[in-house]
Amino acid sequence: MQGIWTTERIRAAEDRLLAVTPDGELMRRAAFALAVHAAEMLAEHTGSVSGRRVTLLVGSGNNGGDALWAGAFLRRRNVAVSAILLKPERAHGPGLAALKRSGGKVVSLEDGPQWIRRADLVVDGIVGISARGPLRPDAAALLEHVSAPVLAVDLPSGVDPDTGAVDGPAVVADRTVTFGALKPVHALAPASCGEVSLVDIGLRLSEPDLQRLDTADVAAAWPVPGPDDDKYSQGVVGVAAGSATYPGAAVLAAGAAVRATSGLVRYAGHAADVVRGQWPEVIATGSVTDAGRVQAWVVGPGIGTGHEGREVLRFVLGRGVPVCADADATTIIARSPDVLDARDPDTPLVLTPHAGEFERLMGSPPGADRVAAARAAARKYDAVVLLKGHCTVVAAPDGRALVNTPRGSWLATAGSGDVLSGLVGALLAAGLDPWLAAGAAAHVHSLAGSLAADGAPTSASGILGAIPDALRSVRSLTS
Ligand SMILES: NC(=O)C1=CN([C@@H]2O[C@H](COP(=O)(O)OP(=O)(O)OC[C@H]3O[C@@H](n4cnc5c(N)ncnc54)[C@H](OP(=O)(O)O)[C@@H]3O)[C@@H](O)[C@H]2O)[C@@H](O)CC1
Ligand SMILES: [K+]
Repeated sequence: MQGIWTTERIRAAEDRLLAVTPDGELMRRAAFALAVHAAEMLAEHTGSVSGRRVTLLVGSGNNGGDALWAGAFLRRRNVAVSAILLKPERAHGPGLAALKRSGGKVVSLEDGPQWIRRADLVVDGIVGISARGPLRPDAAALLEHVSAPVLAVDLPSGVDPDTGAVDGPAVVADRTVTFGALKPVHALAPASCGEVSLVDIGLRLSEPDLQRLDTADVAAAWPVPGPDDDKYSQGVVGVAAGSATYPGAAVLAAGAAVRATSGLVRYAGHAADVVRGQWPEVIATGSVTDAGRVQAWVVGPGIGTGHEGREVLRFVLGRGVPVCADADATTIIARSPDVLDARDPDTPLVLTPHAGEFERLMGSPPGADRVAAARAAARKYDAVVLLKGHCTVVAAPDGRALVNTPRGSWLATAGSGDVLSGLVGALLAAGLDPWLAAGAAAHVHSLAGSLAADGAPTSASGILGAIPDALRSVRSLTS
């Protein structure tokens, strides 16, 4: 697991470390790493380092100080460094002095645009973990002139460090070099951060606020049959999805469950014939009441939100096994919360809302702080909540939260959620902790999406088809 800490926790840890570290030492460690990355980017983009031009955007705090010190280090490699000070009177004193001593140039805010346009690399030291609200207008105005690659110091300015939300103009970095620990912005705003490199400056932190699953975590969690396993011991998952008119959701959810593990898949609903035709290995029946025993249910995609859907949901919630309630099931729960009375409170429930379903469940949209929103919903429903979005957030009622950072946006396609719910259900049936099941499913789902897309639009069937490749890739990295 990769730990992610809020800026409040990072600041407290930095204060503890600063108290036992010689003055300026932490900043020099941070700045030296920045300079190494800047040189690497110059070499990558221009073929050389010496003689290239770097322009620093320098705010009034230590983030700007990092940039100024990095500029001084780059001067040693004969880089032409210019610094635009957003607040000259409050620029970091020792950093500014070091840059001037090294032969770096300080340019006025008015002249800034031409220096930005001439740069081979722009270093964003406008603001770091003390950022509040949208970028100030003078900083925002400078960004309009940036066309060179951008290296962000600690985080891309203009993006909220704790939520990843962007409100107005913001830096879009090619690379972000961050210090001590990952902050939420790095997991929640991948498109603004670019490639993220974490530099150890000696920070010591306890339990993270947020986590991200490593491929190794997913590989370790994913059920793999042993010699003594059979189709039952791997978990039997029931899928209550789709309708005679709209069988697609059933085919996708059941298919994903088939591909996720080697356990057995039962299907119950009006699309039984179509599901059987597509997936002969699925045991399909017309109703949940005669589906037979399962270790977990997936319920909701395409079942409708009327009386029948409600009764199906009530039935599966009363079976005493984990349930993944998706799509129409979340809408039913939002409109008729009494269906949850059927649930044994000790059996896990996973809700998988997108933003619209979340609003129905909670009465307001997720808002900028999607982690807090998912946590609140998890507490309210005493359920694991997988909040879909570009970055999927999974929160448990006990407060654990993880983020799945995708590699692209190809997953946003019709039926993609049905595939995800099948994956979650199969992992629940295999007995995984529901929070980990949802997180691991989201990880493999997004990996399958990017493998299927490979740079061009894909479909839910494409994502489904790429699940074996995604699982092979996850497992190969650790075997
Ligand atoms: N501590 C350490 O050990 C280490 C810290 N390190 C580095 O320090 C960074 C944190 O530095 P920091 O706390 O000095 O503040 P920082 O983020 O630079 O903000 C400066 C000022 O910007 C302003 N401002 C606020 N919002 C704004 C906005 N939206 N748009 C524009 N301006 C805005 C606001 O000033 P105001 O104008 O409100 O008076 C604020 O005070 C951290 O990210 C890392 O890079 C590393 O060197 C490692 C060691
Ligand atoms: K920055």
